[in-house]
Amino acid sequence: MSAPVPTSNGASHPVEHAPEALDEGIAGYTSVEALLEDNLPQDKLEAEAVEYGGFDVQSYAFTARREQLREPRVVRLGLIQHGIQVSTSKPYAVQREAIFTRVEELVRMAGQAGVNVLCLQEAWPMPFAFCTREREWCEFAEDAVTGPSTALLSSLAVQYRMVIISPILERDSAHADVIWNTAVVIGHNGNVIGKHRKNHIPRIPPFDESHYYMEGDTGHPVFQTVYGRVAVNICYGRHHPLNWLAFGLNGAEVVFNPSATIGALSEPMWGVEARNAAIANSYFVAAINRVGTELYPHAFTTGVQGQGPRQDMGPFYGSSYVAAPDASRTPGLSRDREGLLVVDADLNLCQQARGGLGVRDRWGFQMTARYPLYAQLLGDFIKPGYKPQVVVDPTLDSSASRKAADCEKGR
Ligand SMILES: NC(=O)NCCC(=O)O
Repeated sequence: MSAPVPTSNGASHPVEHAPEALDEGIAGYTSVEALLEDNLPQDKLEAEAVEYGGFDVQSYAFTARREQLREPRVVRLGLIQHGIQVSTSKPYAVQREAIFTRVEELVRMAGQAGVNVLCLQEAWPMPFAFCTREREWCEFAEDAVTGPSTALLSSLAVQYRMVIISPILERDSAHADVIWNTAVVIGHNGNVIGKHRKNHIPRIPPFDESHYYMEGDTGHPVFQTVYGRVAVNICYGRHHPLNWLAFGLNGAEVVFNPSATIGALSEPMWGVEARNAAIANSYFVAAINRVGTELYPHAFTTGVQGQGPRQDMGPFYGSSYVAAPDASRTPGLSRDREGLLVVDADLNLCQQARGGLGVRDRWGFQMTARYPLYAQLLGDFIKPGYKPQVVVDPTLDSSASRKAADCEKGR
């Protein structure tokens, strides 16, 4: 399963793991930032990116401790970030064909690199034009099983024995042609294993996706594939810790987060959320974002305060990366160039971080999780008449204590 990944120097780059020893300082540096500045200059990171046919290929490897009773379970993950290929004013068939051609090139590169499980970005076969609120873009919606993107990727999945996660705009013809934001999971035999529909839909400017589709109705499925158990948390779902938790409770070992997001809104959170989810849930997270600025044919109002009508949302910032359960992560792909990230992940690391029953099982987050406590709280919270558990400082002046008491009574 672990053929060498083609890189400039023929080797994949090992990822630094969290230190195991007691704190021995940080090599004389006063902060992590100072250490990084001196030791990870930008030109070194860029030197690791190899360019093939106008896109970057980067590769890394997460290792786990060698166990006595289990063999390593190394799975090669692939993440693809790309842009639209031609003007959004061109006929839809031309736009889609151009994206298909480019993505096929990238998928073939992943196949040749020996990728086992590959994931594309959110709504990959189309411009992310939901911000326009124009109905015409619905034409890109397609059937999850018989649609053109599944046909293309199924044939590539068989050829490279690859599991491919394909996030698309789905039209459900069996249910009155309703549209969903869906990830189709295609098995290594080219079969559709199943699909997951986006659970949390942004109702925020400038995304406004709720004009097109509702919150998903597929729960938190985990797909048992030949390479391991995978799940998909689509874009805005990454802001919801319980969404991440649910995939973990169902046994996910790798959760993919195909996204379409812009710098002005989310870039400060990008490096934190997927990484935190990987730590808290003891699984790998692969976060993928598209690149480039998409100019739509007609100006639209974004709802962003102070912003007049415009034809774009600002650039999607790429930066796709993988985070591991031991708090390590890969560097990200470029902010503005298309790319393929290839990452070897030993899935034994999930259990090594999880558990809590032996010296190898390091953190025991699941064992110490107190699920009944939270189940009780959530069960109470969703009922009308819920009283927040607030204890008022009796020394507060009367107006403050009246306010707190009102709040407690739900007034
Ligand atoms: N596609 C999507 O859900 N975008 C919302 C913005 C974000 O979550 O960063």
